[in-house]
Amino acid sequence: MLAADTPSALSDLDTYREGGFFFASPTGVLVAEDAGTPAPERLAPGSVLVGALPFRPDRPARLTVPALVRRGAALHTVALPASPTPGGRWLDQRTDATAYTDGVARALRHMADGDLNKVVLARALDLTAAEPIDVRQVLAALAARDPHGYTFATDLGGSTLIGTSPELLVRRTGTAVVSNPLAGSRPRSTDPEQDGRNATELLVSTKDQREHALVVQAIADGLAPFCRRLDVPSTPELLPTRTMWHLSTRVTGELRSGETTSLDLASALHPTPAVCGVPVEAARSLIGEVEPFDRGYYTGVVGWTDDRGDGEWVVAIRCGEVADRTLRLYAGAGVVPGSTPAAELAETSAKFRTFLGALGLKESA
Ligand SMILES: C=C(O[C@H]1C=CC=C(C(=O)O)[C@@H]1O)C(=O)O
Repeated sequence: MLAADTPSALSDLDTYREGGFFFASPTGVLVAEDAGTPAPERLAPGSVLVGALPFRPDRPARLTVPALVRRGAALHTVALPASPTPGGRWLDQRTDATAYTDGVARALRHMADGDLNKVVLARALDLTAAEPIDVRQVLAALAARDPHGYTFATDLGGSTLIGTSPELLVRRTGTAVVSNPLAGSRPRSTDPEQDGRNATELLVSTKDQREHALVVQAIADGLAPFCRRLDVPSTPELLPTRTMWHLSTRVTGELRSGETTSLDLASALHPTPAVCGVPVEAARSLIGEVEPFDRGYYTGVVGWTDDRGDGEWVVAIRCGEVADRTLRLYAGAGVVPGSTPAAELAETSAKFRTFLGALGLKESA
């Protein structure tokens, strides 16, 4: 059931409890205090389905219908505390950079053989804290650093997926549909001139344009059967986050049928080549062979759908999984012909900074 709108985002953040669900988007905040009951076939009037889909289709979805859902104002429209940094000491940081560059080199050989056009390869970074990690504090820090992003926390049963994604997989409002695929990246720089050069370099890079175009094509192909009108801009724009520049294309459409829910659309689009690759099966199998960890819900989908079918689902990136004193962060980069292992490694290090910065950790990964 839905509760009345709450007046401030601070109180929305305050109502989140570990084990529940939090989702902030540029259009509003949705908080569920308990994990709820498993998702039924059809939602009762006034109820909302929340949760996450995994990266791999053979893993279980974690979707529930909470007893009570609160909705509040978008974080960028209200006063938030200035970037609070979660307390606590971090004891350990581990990642395997060589395994990653070896994996990229292997992907490039597959591309040279003509088996693959694109694959997104990821790294995990394991952090251990001296005390149990305060998920609410981490969530508040992520939200305060990027009030325009999609900040989320969702229960995985014994752990929490938490992050701040820049990438909207799909939003449905009535028959209006929006998807905002991102692919192609450069780091932000604190030096304004360097920052501008990074942005320009990204915009004119043919390698990044190709990497981006594959995602836009997959989104257009995935939405087309559901839409009577689809508008796909022919050239990408730059989208800045606090830590990264991305190539971005905002795809809009109008559904043929009001029966198609936002979760139907998210399921049809997932996994896009922003997280998996082209062809999908070849990319997914290379990811399974090369990455020395299970992605779980990283590069899955997180969001909500209401009883009318409206909702928002984002690509689960710039995120990590918290369990007690451990936090596993993930970052991936799209590999296409023209990629180099060193540049993709550097890109994943830059992406880790989104989360590390919120924790007050400056170390490069
Ligand atoms: C897979 C990730 O980012 C994706 C989304 C935007 C840009 C990407 C890129 O340029 O490679 C990735 O496809 C990640 O952040 O872990």
